[in-house]
Amino acid sequence: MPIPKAELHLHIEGTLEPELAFALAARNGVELPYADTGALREAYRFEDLQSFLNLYYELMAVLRTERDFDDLADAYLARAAVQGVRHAEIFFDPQAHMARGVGMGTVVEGLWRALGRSEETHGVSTRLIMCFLRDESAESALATLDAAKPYLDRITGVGLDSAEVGHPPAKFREVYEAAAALGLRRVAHAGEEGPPEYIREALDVLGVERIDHGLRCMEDPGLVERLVRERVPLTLCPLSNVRLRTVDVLADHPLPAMLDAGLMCTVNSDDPAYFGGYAGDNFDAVRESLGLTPAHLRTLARNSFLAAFLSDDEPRRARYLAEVDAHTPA
Ligand code: HPA
Ligand SMILES: [Zn+2]
Repeated sequence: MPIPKAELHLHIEGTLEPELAFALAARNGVELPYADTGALREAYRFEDLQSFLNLYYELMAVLRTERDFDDLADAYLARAAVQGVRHAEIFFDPQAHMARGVGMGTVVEGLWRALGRSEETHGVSTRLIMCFLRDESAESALATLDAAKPYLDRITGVGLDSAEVGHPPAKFREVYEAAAALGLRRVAHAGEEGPPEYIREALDVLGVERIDHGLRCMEDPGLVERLVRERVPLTLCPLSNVRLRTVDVLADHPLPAMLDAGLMCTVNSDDPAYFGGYAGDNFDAVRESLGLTPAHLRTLARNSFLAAFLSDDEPRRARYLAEVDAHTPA
């Protein structure tokens, strides 16, 4: 049995496996510029974040109906469950769909079909986090928040993703203030490719409760000290960092140093269909390549539940933490 864990950094569009992409393309009459799944997998060689994002946005063309989003999320939840995920906080990118004429309602209701039955079918509890694309304008983010208003009972929080460098968190001050006023939780990608300063800004200007990635905090000892002191959770994605060449090889990943520094690290999959593994695969990879001990893995698993947006259901959080404590490594 894999160790129980929460997944806190997962883009649902990044769970689109080539087989499902081709099946949805056929169902919706969408032509993909790849001969077959093998040719598509060949394209999964990335230089950096942008080269990945180009393919990520291109393949979304196959997602058109509520049923497509249901199928996508259901396939992810099934895979996650097998790898020990008990709770998943799932990002989605509405602007990327609305730009293609697919409405907010189609996306949210479609995802909700799968999320709403996930506990029963997969034993996985879920939350939905709506991300703003930081390479789009602040006005577009505000319009997106407005479009989400009929669906706020299904959305727990907001996040910030897409191309980081040149798009500092402060650009989105207004929309984060509006989101906070609506009672939404706040997270943001920062310090994946962008500088440590973006992490400070996400905390100070956007008021985020977790930092997605946050890897580059290690360049700034004062920032590390603050993140430790304030127990700010970092949602790290080790296999993503290797595939997007933020680190050269997994053996060079700073996760052990980050744990030693006392940072509240979690391990997540980001875009598992593209980066070579789901949450459990990321746990396995860091255990093997970084020599993490069972105690380290237990800390990572406990952190994931402590950092989860479960304050509306503390008994559940307590149950999940007890499952971690009761888990015996294989
Ligand atoms: O890893 C990522 N970083 C930023 N934006 C993203 N959107 C999907 N995946 C990512
Ligand atoms: Zn991400």
